[in-house]
Amino acid sequence: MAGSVNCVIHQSRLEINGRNSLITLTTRHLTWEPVSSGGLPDVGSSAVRHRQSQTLDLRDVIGVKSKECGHPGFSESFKYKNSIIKSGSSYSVELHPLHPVSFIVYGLKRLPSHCLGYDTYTFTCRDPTGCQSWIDAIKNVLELPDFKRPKRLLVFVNPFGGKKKGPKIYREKIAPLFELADIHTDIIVTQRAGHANEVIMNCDLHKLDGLICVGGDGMFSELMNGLLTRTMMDAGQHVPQGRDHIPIVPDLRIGIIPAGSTDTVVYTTVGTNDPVTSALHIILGDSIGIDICSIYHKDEFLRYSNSLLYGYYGDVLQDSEKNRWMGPKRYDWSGFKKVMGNKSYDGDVSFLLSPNSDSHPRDGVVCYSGCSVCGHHSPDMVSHGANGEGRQKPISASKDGWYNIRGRFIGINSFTMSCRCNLCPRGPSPSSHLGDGCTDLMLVQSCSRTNYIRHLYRCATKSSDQFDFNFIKVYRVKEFSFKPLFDCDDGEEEAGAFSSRQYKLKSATAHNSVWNCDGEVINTPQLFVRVHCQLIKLFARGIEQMGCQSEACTKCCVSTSSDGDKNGFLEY
Ligand SMILES: Nc1ncnc2c1ncn2[C@@H]1O[C@H](COP(=O)(O)OP(=O)(O)OP(=O)(O)O)[C@@H](O)[C@H]1O
Repeated sequence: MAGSVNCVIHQSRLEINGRNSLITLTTRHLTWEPVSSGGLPDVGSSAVRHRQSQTLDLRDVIGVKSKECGHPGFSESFKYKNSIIKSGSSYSVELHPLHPVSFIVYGLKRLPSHCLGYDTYTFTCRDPTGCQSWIDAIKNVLELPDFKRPKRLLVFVNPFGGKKKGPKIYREKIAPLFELADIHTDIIVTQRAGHANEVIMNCDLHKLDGLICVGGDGMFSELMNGLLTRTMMDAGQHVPQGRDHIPIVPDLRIGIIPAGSTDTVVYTTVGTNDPVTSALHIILGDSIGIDICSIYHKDEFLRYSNSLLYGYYGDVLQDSEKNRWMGPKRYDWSGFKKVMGNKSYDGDVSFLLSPNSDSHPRDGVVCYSGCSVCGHHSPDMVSHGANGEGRQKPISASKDGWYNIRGRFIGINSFTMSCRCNLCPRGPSPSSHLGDGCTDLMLVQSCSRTNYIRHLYRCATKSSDQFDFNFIKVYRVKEFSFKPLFDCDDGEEEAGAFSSRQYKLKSATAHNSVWNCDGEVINTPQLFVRVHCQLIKLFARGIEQMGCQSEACTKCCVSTSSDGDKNGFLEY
């Protein structure tokens, strides 16, 4: 919007709140100020008038519609209707226009805890033609390319995600908002895992402005993988790719309406898992680039992901899959069992540090909307092989800049974002950035059960630094690889002379964990991972920094409007 000229599009006298007002629509704002019945600005100093005038930034306008339903005097007919009202002993006849003369503008409203809602502003015109021309004028401005608002979306609804409320959430809360914003939607209720991916591979993406999933992190991962693969195919690139492939940033943005079990991506990019808030970010055309990792087993490309967890979290996921019937509670139950088991796994971790030596997982810099760290990066900046030792130098690097740690680990966790969720409000890596082209690699070395519980407790409670234990090391890296000590794929026998492959397989299964890749199990422990800067664009703007920095704030983080009803619905 910065470059566009703010010129007047439409101006007339209307009534708002029973007061005559002069309404002005420009390419950026909708403004109204009281005027006298003669059409002149209301008496009083210009300072008073200025105080009484109100301005809506059009970037915060969700939609506009005529006020028809439930308004006395309006009906579907095209002519004026007579209604007979008994007034005392005599009868009087009132004439009501049957075309609407009022229109409602829906403006964004900030609510506590990063939630969004809306206020409504009702304007009354003199005649239906004037009303329609105002509605058309506002809609036309909102369609200008500067606003980057989606007009056509393909929506995938997972009926089995989370508490299975996806279809209901979409039908009751989201569809009416998309309709209000004049967004055309094609809706697919997924029939099976992989269904969304099949559709993305075969449909005409050129007609669309975005893909939406109503579900959890698993659904987002399916859309993201499908979109990236399709984009490569459309560009004529061979799929699957070799280890050095550079994926192409898709034009389409992905939106997530949270209806899953953990909803980590939404929490981390929006700040809440409120479906209406996510829908409003989509409608307003918000956009943010997030880093994505490509994952390989040896030279074979496996998939794209944004979080990758081996050991404890891999075991929890694998165990929880047996108890899907428990819903989101399955993670608590499996988490408890695996903590009690306190297993750890042998292996080699190698990694290439971030080239930005000023940025570190423990530097306390949280990635908020407009983050300056992410602002220095863009999808075009490819910098493999750089070596930014700085403050996070772990041990001496080999000549090619790679570091290596061999040990026994409870967890090897890679977070390309802070991965906030209900259970872990700041996320397991609170200072991880959405778009800096790096992932935070957290190595949890073997420790007592009590110490590991202390670490998990700190993650969950925001009490103190969850990395401040001598068994935890955390690095900001661009690439890393892991090789278990027991690897049944290996030609060379590292763990002893096992001759039978079957015996090796059994032994590897007993000694190795699995990867939890965005909530999906990857059974091959040996992986190579590379981060791609801001590879996927989401309909989000990052978490907005509130004045008081408190998640629980209900004072400064609340909209200044005080007379809205409990739905955040305020009518003037
Ligand atoms: N109709 C379906 N039946 C079975 N599985 C499905 C269906 N539709 C989608 N899926 C799969 O379900 C998986 C999980 O879905 P989703 O992420 O929405 O919920 P969740 O696992 O409960 O939430 P989270 O990932 O946030 O923990 C996805 O990988 C998706 O491929």
